[in-house]
Amino acid sequence: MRGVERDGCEAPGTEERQPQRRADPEGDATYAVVETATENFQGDTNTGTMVFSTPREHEGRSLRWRRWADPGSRNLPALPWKKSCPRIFSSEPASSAKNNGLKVFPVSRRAIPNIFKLLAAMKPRAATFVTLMFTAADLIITAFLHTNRGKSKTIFLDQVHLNVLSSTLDVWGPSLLRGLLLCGALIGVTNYGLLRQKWWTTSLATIYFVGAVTGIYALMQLLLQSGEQEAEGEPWLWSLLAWTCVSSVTLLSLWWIFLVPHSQEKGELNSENMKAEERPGKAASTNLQKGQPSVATIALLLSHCKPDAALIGVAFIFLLGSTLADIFSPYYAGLVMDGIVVQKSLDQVSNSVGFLTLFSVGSACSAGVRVYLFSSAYTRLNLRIRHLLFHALLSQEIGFFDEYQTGDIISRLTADTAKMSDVLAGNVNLFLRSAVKVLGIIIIMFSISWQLSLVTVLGFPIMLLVSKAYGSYYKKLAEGVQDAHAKANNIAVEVLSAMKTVRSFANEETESQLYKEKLQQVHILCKKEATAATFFTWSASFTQLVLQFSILYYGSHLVISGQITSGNLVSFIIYIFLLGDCMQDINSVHSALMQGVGAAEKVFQLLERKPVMVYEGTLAPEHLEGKVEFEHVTFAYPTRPNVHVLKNVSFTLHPGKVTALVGPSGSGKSSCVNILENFYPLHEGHVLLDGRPISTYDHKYLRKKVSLVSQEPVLFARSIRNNIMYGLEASPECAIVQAAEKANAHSFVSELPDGYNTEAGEKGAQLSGGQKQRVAIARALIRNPQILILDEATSALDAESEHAIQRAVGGNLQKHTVLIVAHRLSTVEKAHHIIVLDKGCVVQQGTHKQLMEEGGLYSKLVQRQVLVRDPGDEDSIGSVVQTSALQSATLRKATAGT
Ligand SMILES: Nc1ncnc2c1ncn2[C@@H]1O[C@H](COP(=O)(O)OP(=O)(O)OP(=O)(O)O)[C@@H](O)[C@H]1O
Repeated sequence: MRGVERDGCEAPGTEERQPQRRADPEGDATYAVVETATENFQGDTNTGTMVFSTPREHEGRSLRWRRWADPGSRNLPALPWKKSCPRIFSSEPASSAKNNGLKVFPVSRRAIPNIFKLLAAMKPRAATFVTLMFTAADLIITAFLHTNRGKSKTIFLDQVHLNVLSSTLDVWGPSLLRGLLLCGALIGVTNYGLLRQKWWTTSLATIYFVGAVTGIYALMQLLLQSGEQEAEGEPWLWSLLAWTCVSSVTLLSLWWIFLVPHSQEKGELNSENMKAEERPGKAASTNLQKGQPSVATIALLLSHCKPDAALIGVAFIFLLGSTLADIFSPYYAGLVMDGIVVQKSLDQVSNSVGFLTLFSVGSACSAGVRVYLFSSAYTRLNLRIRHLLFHALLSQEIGFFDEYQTGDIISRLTADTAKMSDVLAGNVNLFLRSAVKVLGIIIIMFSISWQLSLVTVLGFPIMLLVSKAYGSYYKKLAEGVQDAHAKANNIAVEVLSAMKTVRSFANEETESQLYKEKLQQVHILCKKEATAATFFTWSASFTQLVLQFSILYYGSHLVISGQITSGNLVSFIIYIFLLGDCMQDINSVHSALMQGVGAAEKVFQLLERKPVMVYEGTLAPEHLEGKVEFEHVTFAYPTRPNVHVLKNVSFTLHPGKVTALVGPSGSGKSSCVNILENFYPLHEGHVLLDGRPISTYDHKYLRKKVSLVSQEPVLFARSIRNNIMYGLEASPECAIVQAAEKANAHSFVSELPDGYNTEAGEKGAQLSGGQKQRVAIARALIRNPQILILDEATSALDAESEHAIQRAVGGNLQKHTVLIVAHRLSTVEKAHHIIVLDKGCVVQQGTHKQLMEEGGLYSKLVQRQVLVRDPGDEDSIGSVVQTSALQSATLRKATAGT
């Protein structure tokens, strides 16, 4: 199904029936429920189109229109109105909606077979009819089949001589129970409308349980009666068994049909989620949404194993070898037993012992090779996924890094990828082995005794139910634990990377406490996990115990009645224990896999995330003038899509000229730089480089031509040389030195013990603020960029260094475009052109002199900067001592100007 969004308008080309007006159950507004004619619908019958609308004005009142278009069903009942999602549903196909300028987006919905749709549309009256008919048919057919078995003639006699092997009443019981459950479902649907999500899960679990119990009961009867049933009664017995199965399946189907609209609601919810994702600036859709089924995640994971398919294939052959050897061992143990007790033949005993030894040795050898091969395959998988994830992270737009915390990302990259492959390495191996064993064991068990095997199989549905319930609960908890870990990580990363700030505010205790609180949240969730595991172990062990007792009791009966040998029973019992172990392994694998799947889902969400901004430009002209034009640029950061930090900004940067951007803090100067660097997508307007949109230039070409020295330059924990030539494949020593000289860095670097080989430390921590800035400037200058952007790049420099850099910028780079963002007037006043920004708008442009003469914000800024150095304010004096000379010069000029 596809959805389209449009404000306040109806879908064209659709017919309407008479609206049926109702009072809004949740508020004072009235609304209309309109059914849509379906004749106009084109396209797949399992797809439809939704047109959303905001509340509309109609006859002077606020009306909310709601239209449900479901091809094939005209009379769908009105869904409960939700204030939060005013919408119109229409039958307009997605393609025509697109042509009409509507926004189209996919809405996932399970395809519903038409027969089910028809039944779903019939409720509740028809559902009552169907339920009553089904219950009556169930009771009549059960009674008919049972009385025809020839053992009981009347219900009255049945009750008088109640016997579990023959009475009608005990087979009526499950039928009545089925009927009652369906009636309960009807009452729920009629009284409360659509069933809610939590009811759906609980109800389905109950129904599955009842279905399993009635099925088991019928099978038990068959087993108990199979030895004693008269020949002519058997077809009726088998029919009764078949009918019980059919009615159990019908029960499940009917229940599901009653809940079909629930899946439509799910579709609505999905569409809302999608709608939310479509918000401007919101992260692009990911192929994997949260809560995607584990099977899909495992399939995705397996698809990443393809490069190691050969390795895994060989490992699987060894797995089969060791497992088959394991499977046959108990069989030969039984033969040894028969050789001793029944045949009393030493030959049979020695043969069987020989095979037993052969299988055991084969199993041990294959197991060793299998473990090695699987481990190497999963180590390779881990490294591959890590690299892919890192690569995917690097291709994300800058807005992504504004939105997500580094700790979270690191958690995905390290802990989650490790958990994913560790859990898989240990558990997929175990799971495959156990699954193959279970299959083999079941085949052998059926070949030993089908009756005993049926008794064993009876316990499976219950075990599966328990494990399913536990699995989904555990998966939810595992996700929670990982989230809690990531939150704790965030705190640790943030605090440890800002240790100086923490120390200077003496906030160690508080941070430590905060981290402890986050760890406690992890602990609470882990406790819940442990409690769930305890209950699961109890229920699994109890079911197993009951099963083992039943096997022993029934097996002894079969041996005594001569249907199997004592050796068979011994083998069977060993197989039961083996099966129990395998089931336990599978269950432990299941919960561990859920953890791995939880981690994998998070990793894949990042891995599959499509960046909002893709660098697809290809332009790479040999000659670049370097003229930059901002044309009516309006911009908001993706994290705050509704706050426009630049509004209709237009200005030009000319080649060979130095342009300065000034303005109060938060006026949008750095935002202009970010846009010029093509870091964020624009909302409106264009940024042109030599007359062409900047986004059409090749990403690498642009980075060579446009160099940025940012407000807080970040150096990498590498040598100064490597930092200067960062991003360049190779640079001659003289170019490095030349760039360092221009940036006034050469003298201090030469004085360091290791010169250009000196390590800069993490984020340049082993250098002073000014030294860091100079290395960063050298890093920009070495590229000889056509456009140089200095965003407060000299704020930490002394007057002498700044002057040297200005000389380099103003002298050697005369043919280049230079954009300077600065607060310091000494930096700005020499610029050829000054652009003044205020609250995201350009308020003034001109030279220093022109702007001072003009008055306005610029001259106020100049005066304020001079006044802030009030001689009476000692702190201010202290903070500006290094620039006082320049400021007094500015003051003189400013006064002269005004
Ligand atoms: N990554 C971001 N996400 C959301 N909002 C942001 C982001 N960066 C900046 N802003 C907001 O955008 C506005 C303009 O910020 P910008 O950094 O461009 O101002 P500025 O003029 O460079 O300020 P300063 O002189 O203090 O550096 C501010 O209100 C700021 O809060």
